[in-house]
Amino acid sequence: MSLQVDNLVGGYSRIPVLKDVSFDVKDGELVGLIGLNGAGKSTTINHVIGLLRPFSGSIKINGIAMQDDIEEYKKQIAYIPEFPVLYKELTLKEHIETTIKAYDLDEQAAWEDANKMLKMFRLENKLEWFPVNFSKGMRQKVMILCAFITNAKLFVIDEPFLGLDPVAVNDLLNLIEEQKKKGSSILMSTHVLDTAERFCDRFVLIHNGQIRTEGNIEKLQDEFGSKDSSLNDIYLKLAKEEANE
Ligand SMILES: Nc1ncnc2c1ncn2[C@@H]1O[C@H](COP(=O)(O)OP(=O)(O)OP(=O)(O)O)[C@@H](O)[C@H]1O
Repeated sequence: MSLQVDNLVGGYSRIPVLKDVSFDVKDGELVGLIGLNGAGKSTTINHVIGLLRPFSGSIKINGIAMQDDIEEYKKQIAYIPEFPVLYKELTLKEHIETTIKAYDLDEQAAWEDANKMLKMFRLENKLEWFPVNFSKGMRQKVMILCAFITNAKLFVIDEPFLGLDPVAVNDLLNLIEEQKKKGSSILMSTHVLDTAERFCDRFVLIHNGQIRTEGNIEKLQDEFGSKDSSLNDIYLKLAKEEANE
């Protein structure tokens, strides 16, 4: 079991945003974290990556909680934020070197992976460039590359599809697929429901800081729609029901 979240109560101040949130992401699984604006997706992610401390409940990655061993816990995670955060004084090459050091990676193997991705993302001639010279999509690609050279067990990806061109989206989905085959787990939040429906193994639907439901598309269709309902149909139906309550 890769990621196990149990009865998580948490948020930013004393009033909890997340109220008793429990879900898991198994080995080799891509789970979509889906919810309206303000539902609690980023807050959940901030707890999983260790930026926020739970008020109560627990978060474990392969049985290790952050309070057991913070370094070991964090090494198991590669995080790709919605808005890329790069070091403005470091070149692309130095970003890769920093990741290799931080995750204690085998240099040769990591550079082999990096070179493949540099070529795929058409960044191979830009190793000496600084972030200021990159477009938003290029910055996102640097973050994706740095995440996917690690040997993380859990990839946490916050809304990856909005700034990437269709070729890059396809490349990212291929990288995710490769990691799944290696047994890594991926938790991904997104509003792009048609892509999520095609690629996620399972969905966790969050609403007002609580898990509304979880399951694969067949389970959600059984519970909330018909066998032809798309994830988008199901989501809109649930959102309308909540609004009428
Ligand atoms: N830094 C913060 N301090 C206090 N409250 C916050 C902070 N960030 C988010 N919140 C609150 O937490 C709740 C959940 O927000 P969160 O960012 O987790 O939503 P989200 O599902 O990621 O939304 P979106 O789809 O808009 O990104 C909201 O009510 C929001 O106002």
